[in-house]
Amino acid sequence: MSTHDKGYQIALEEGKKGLAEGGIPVGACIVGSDGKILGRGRNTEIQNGSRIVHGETAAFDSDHSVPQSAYQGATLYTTMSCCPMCTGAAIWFGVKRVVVGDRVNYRGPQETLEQAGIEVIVLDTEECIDLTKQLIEKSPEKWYGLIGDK
Ligand SMILES: Nc1ccnc(=O)[nH]1
Repeated sequence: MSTHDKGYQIALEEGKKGLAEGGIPVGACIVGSDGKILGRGRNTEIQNGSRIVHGETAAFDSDHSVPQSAYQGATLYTTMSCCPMCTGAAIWFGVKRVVVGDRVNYRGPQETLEQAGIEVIVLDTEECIDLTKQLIEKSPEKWYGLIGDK
């Protein structure tokens, strides 16, 4: 699992789109156990006035032609450590692994994933960490209103 993975690249792309849209810059991508891309998405809390569309939940909900069973054993790539809600989604859909781009700006309940038997790989890459740093510099109120104070 590395920054060369297609899933990582797509998650990062989604995160960058989110930043360009003025949103919380978190992107995600789900890759099936056979390597197929099963979903992708980004946080649109600000763009759509949503409270629950995080990068990860957007990715799970992005392609309704994917049978729910396909998520079993999949890998979830996310540019940011999973929050409690998305930790629940990862457990619910049965992914086997979560690859995290940034655990520096936010750290969710990683142990809950691990206790559920999900492997967590933390990459802490400069580019994912920087996405959130850019948001905090430009619009601190967005970050502290939604995630930064959690
Ligand atoms: N891991 C995440 C934290 C906060 N918001 C998101 O969309 N994703």
